[in-house]
Amino acid sequence: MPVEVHLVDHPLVADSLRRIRDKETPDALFRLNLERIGTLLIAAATENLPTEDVDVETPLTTAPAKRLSVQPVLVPILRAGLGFVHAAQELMPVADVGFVGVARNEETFEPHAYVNKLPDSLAGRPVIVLDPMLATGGSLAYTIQLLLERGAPAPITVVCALAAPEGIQRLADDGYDLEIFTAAIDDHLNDQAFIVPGLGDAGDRQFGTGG
Ligand SMILES: O=P(O)(O)OC[C@H]1O[C@H](OP(=O)(O)OP(=O)(O)O)[C@H](O)[C@@H]1O
Ligand SMILES: O=c1cc[nH]c(=O)[nH]1
Ligand SMILES: [Mg+2]
Repeated sequence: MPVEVHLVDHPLVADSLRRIRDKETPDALFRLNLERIGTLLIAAATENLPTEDVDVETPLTTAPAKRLSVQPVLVPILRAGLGFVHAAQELMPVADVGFVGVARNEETFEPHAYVNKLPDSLAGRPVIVLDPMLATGGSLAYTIQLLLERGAPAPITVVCALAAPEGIQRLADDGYDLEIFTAAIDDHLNDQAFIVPGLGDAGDRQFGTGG
């Protein structure tokens, strides 16, 4: 059961990544550039969604066309994952959105769950998890477990802006079947389990420190 990591190497992703890493970037610009990264990563992550052939009437004639033959489920991990929701809904207006709220304990780094609002069954639905930061992998592993309990088909797609090698390794060791799309694999986690070089706290930089 592999974890496959797709590093999305695109000049516009790289340019926005510079913006969100920069500690001088104000919150509004941070949100804008995070969303831009989301759009480009989600486009890459949905390249293989299934379609069916249909005909469409143009003003001139009938043309062969395609339509999405599945209804994806988007799962942002609160809070930081909210930063990718608008981008994902713009690209997939038919998608449903389920919510998982997880906050890391600042001392143990273990995930503390406070929201679980998912469709009862995810069987047959492509599931795309949205969370800008994959650090220890604890929050994602907790979320994946909830999704598997509801029958999410493998592989589950994950979209993040930054991933730490430690988190990727942990998810692989846990045996999950994941396709992770990320703008960067950073160097390491520091002793506070923050990604280095990273961008700081993605939730705080979008929403302030009230979370
Ligand atoms: O891989 P992990 O070690 O679990 O860390 C990653 C998690 O940490 C951040 O959330 P945080 O707990 O800061 O909550 P927030 O989004 O509300 O700020 C981030 O958005 C991830 O969900
Ligand atoms: O570097 C990190 C690690 C976890 N969560 C964040 O927001 N940033
Ligand atoms: Mg946070």
